[in-house]
Amino acid sequence: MIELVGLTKAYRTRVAVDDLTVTVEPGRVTGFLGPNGSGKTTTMRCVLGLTRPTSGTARVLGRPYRELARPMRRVGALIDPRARHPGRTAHAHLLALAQSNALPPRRVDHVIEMVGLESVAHERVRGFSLGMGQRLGIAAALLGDPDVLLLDEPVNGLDPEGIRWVRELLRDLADEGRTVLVSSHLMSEMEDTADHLVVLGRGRLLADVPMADLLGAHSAVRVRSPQAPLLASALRRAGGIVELQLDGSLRVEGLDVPRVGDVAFEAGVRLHELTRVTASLEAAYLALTGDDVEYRAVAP
Ligand SMILES: Nc1ncnc2c1ncn2[C@@H]1O[C@H](COP(=O)(O)OP(=O)(O)OP(=O)(O)O)[C@@H](O)[C@H]1O
Repeated sequence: MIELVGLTKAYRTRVAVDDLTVTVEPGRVTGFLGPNGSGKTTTMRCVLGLTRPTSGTARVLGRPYRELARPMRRVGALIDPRARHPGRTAHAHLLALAQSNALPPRRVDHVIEMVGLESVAHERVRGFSLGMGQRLGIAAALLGDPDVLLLDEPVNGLDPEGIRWVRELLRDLADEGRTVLVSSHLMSEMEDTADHLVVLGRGRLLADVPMADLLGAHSAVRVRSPQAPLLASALRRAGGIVELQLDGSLRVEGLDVPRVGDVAFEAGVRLHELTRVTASLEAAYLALTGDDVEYRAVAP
């Protein structure tokens, strides 16, 4: 479990994390989302004792990270995959980590196999591709067989097979009762991976919700009728927010499927389609973070 209470990190010119209170529970994959610069990495760094908060606390497994005995056995992290000696081989890098953390050397071969780097284990990491580097970073995070995992953009640079592997790995780790906090900008990937979401915007908490609730809150009803204008008026009178779509259907928010059917029946309107449309995570995320995006491209 990771517990943040009033966590705040202010730099000279900006507040990176702003009064963040959230608990990341074990046994599920928690997706950590937010626009560029919203404070995700800074939060993870505070949890790992790499950045000192300005105020508030970050505890992992009930203690500040720095007070954990044998921290690599308790907490594994992928924060900056470039943080390693480029002249070392993958195997030597992991062995050095194992030795300095009193972990059994046999874990090195085990995690190399887990992440699929056997064929390059004895090559220098300076020649590694982005994806191979990510795999090595994940191997290092898993080295201590930890209860808690913090992974900052683990699928960055991975090929589709690698992305699927990470998804299955995180699922398995959560099913074993571990705490898994993972950030990503790949919404479709996150939708398939996470059970729960923590969303930041400009350092503040925007949402701490089960995935299903967030998607449910942004779902709508699609209804099609040869008498669309009549139906739209009836639905608006019943309290729905109705939008005419380009394909002639109506998108209705605020009324569920049975209610839309009843309203149509009461208005004597024929229906040709009545469907619940679940929002994609991308749509729900964009609706949630719309006002909190700091860096936005403008059309040329
Ligand atoms: N050492 C630092 N000194 C000054 N400002 C910093 C420092 N580290 C981070 N920041 C600022 O804090 C804010 C939050 O950055 P952070 O890297 O935590 O965001 P993020 O959500 O991880 O972003 P991204 O999705 O782009 O990785 C940014 O505006 C960043 O410029």
